[in-house]
Amino acid sequence: MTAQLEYPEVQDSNALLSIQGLWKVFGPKSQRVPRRPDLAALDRAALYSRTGCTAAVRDLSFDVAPGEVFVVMGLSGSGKSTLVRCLTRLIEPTAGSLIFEGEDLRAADEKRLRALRRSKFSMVFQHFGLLPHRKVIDNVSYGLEIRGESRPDRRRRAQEVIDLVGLAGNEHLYPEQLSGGMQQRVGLARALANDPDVLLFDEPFSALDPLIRREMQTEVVRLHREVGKTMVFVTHDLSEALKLGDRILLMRDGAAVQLGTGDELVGAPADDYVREFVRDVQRADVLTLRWIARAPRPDEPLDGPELGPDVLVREATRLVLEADRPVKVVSNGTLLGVIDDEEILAVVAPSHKKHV
Ligand SMILES: Nc1ncnc2c1ncn2[C@@H]1O[C@H](COP(=O)(O)OP(=O)(O)OP(=O)(O)O)[C@@H](O)[C@H]1O
Repeated sequence: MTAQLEYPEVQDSNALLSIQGLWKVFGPKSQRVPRRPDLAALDRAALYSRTGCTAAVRDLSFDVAPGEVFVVMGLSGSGKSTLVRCLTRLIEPTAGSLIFEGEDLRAADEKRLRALRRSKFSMVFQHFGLLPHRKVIDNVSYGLEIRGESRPDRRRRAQEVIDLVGLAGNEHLYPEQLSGGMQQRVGLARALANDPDVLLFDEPFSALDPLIRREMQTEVVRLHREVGKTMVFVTHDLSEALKLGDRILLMRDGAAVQLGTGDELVGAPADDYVREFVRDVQRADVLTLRWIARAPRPDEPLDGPELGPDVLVREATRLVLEADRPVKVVSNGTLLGVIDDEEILAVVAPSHKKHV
């Protein structure tokens, strides 16, 4: 048997979507930028002044697992929209590979790409993109019409997804008769109607009021639970990213700064940029006990209550503060560590820490 070498860069073969070394460079002779290490190494301003080019996506590699909600987050101009459009080649990547369900998307011709975009991917946009002269039900079934499905089939499917997104009773209204939140529900229903493998969201809730926005986020969490679709979700809003994302890719100037779960970004920021980004997060709502458990001291009693490592600090606070012994963090019968008032207060009330 050949020895198996472990390459940390080797990506998961079960990935639904696998991206390797992806670049999108805008500007003259853009192709040379990824190829030439001297140019590829330049920062944004230097690259622009030397070549007139902007690298909107810079050497990104990541996998998206089936059923995952993969969030792409970053400030305005960090390359999120360009990245999500490169995934289906709505924007043509400059370099790198895109493998979807084992198929090399960069080798696909225009016809195949159109078929894939129609059947495998659906996109939800910030400005809804609804057809103003079509009723809700006809907007939702539009993609099915293009696919050539029969009228009764289209109606049946459209009604199913209209019910699913909470739009029942509004089928015969026109988009302008709906609030922004309701219009985006139509956008969601339209995306779901095609029964795609991947839903791509480009800042879908940015134009909505904060309350409606939160409601729509909850709606996406519910839909994901019910339909289990893979989602790639672009946002510049950290709380949205933390609420929705199984994993979050934080981008800056086209490059990846950190890829991880929300609690990894908050608990172990890769650098000062990430630390600053997550600074105002309510840590107790994001961090789990595994992040704050410590080794027991030699004389400490180990007969306190037990909690699992994935319990949120917020949920554990009362129990820990009320217990007269350290709470044990236990996974599958193994003691991972203990937590006392001090660890809890360091997260929920950092300014009180010194008084404990
Ligand atoms: N067609 C284009 N030609 C030249 N530069 C472009 C083009 N499209 C995008 N860019 C540049 O690429 C960078 C990334 O843009 P992109 O729109 O992907 O960022 P973003 O993170 O989605 O920002 P926003 O949240 O504001 O939409 C920006 O500097 C932008 O100016």
